[in-house]
Amino acid sequence: GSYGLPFIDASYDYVIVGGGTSGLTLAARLAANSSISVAVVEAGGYYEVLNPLSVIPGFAAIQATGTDPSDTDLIDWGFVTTPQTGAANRKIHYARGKCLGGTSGRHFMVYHRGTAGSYQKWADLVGDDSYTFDNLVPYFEKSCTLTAPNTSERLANATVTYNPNVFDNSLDGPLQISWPNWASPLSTWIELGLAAIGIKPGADFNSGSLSGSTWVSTTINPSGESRDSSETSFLSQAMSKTGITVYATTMAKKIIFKNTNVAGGVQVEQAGISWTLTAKKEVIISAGAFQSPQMLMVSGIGPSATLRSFGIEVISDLAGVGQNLADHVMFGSVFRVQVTTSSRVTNDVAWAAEAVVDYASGTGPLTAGGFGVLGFERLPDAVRANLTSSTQTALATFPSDWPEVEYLALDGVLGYWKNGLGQFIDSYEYGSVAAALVAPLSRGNVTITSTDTNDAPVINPNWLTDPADIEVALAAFKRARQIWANVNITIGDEYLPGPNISTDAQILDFIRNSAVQVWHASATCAMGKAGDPMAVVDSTAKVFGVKNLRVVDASVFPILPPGHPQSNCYMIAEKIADDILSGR
Ligand SMILES: Cc1cc2nc3c(=O)[nH]c(=O)nc-3n(C[C@H](O)[C@H](O)[C@H](O)COP(=O)(O)OP(=O)(O)OC[C@H]3O[C@@H](n4cnc5c(N)ncnc54)[C@H](O)[C@@H]3O)c2cc1C
Repeated sequence: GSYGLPFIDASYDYVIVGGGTSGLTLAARLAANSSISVAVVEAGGYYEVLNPLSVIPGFAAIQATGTDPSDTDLIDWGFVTTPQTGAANRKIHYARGKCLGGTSGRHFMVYHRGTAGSYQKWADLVGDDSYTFDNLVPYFEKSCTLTAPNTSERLANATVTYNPNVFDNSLDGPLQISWPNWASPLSTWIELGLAAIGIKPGADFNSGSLSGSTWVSTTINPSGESRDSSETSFLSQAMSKTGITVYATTMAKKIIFKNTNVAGGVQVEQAGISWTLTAKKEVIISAGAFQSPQMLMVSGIGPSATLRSFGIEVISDLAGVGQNLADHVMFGSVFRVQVTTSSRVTNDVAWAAEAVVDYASGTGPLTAGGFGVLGFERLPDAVRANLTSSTQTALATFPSDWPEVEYLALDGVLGYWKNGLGQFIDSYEYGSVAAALVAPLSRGNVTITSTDTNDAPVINPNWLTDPADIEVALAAFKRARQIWANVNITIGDEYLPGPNISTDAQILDFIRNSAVQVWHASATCAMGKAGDPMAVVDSTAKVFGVKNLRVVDASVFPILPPGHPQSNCYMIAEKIADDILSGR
């Protein structure tokens, strides 16, 4: 592979906008066919160079992930939401990767898959059985290689359970899946707390079911215990083995159409100078859940009233572009604890020095992202019985294996998460049990303020606006407290929000003021059946109403499967690459 020359018009079979999680996966798969020429346009550069600490799992949380608008850095877009009525009117920084690898260059590396029922729903919504879990497993498998946990480095009571049969290492998938060489002591205790309230250990989250708890698998490269992203996996292989062309630090401005509705290329820009990359076969947009709808809208695809209000010629009137935004939020209960957590890095110089030395040999606390055990549950019957009938009816629309709540055992203070450093308060160790809403009913939207992709899109996630989400959030928060009640390492009273926060009104106020997104924005260019007025792409990711244009990233999920979405971003890229290479 090579780097494209700026300012010089060029022509390729496929031009891909966005070198992120899905974009680089798709690009690498297409470029592996030597008769196909592929260019990728990416606004950012190498995260390892721009922010060297981003490669170390133990520092992931402090990489400009905070809700405070000032908490941004060189590999982040610095997006800020509109005031969120469901979250105390806060305008919240929404971390997104601006780098090769995209958001896989700065996320928390949790890797697992959704439930069989969630993919059945996906298949039903798009009218295509190739989206059932059984039919998707080959695409999940193709993207990754699994390394068994290193039991000699992990605590004896941190036993990992997993199913090797849903991985196929003979395929040599570029993305590395492993367990860190450090098991958070806090997580060993929270695992017991989860079990005490009925969330049983020993689950496996890669086989189509999310129920119980497990030490979750991660996209950490076991050789060196560093972050594995679409850039260190797919792109680095493609650069050494294929003819891929990468235009880094280059903004895509607009899709160019020929013969009215046939995508023929992309106008790109660097340093205010623009040029054209022609696509002989297709243009593919992989700019993520906020910027893929933006790219479509500025190019004439979207709700016609919005487009006309900016004087944009309407090429395909698609009401769904930028709508249907699905996302997860979390909030938590925090205690001081009697075990070593990752906060110790800041308050014990000798320990920190040892952690750094250990990391150089691929061991110790910096190999893990400050968490270990995750749990999922459908709220137990006794809790469901107390929900209003309208909330029960709303939850009944989800498939029966779709959990409502995820619990995350987190080292440190989740608190208000204004910035990651806020978890380091004093010389105590802290632990958080976070609850995340993974069957949310609230939906947000994304739109534009101008015809220029240099202007940030308007991001309105609308978290915690549906009444059902509020009821589930209250129930989930109380469950988080029950988990702590069964953990014997706490010091004193609950640190946050504190025992004086006890009525539903007080708890809800704390949730609205402290909720932080899990950064899972998706479904803003939703896949659907032809004729569905809100569908933007068909089940092969082709944009309705135009030719030679696809969207491939988290924006095309018709629903956001429960849990952490990166596996789906790799899967969809593998699947659509297969469609393209097979002429679909
Ligand atoms: C802090 C954080 C933690 C997370 N933790 C996890 C986790 O532990 N596990 C998990 O599964 N998921 C996690 N996620 C979510 C996950 O990372 C994302 O869902 C996923 O990476 C999205 O992939 P994508 O391909 O849709 O978009 P991205 O990876 O964001 O790719 C979009 C790319 O397009 C580029 N781009 C956009 N517009 C333009 C333009 N106009 N011109 C040129 N380039 C452009 C961007 O720079 C970016 O590189 C986390 C996210 C964040 C922010």
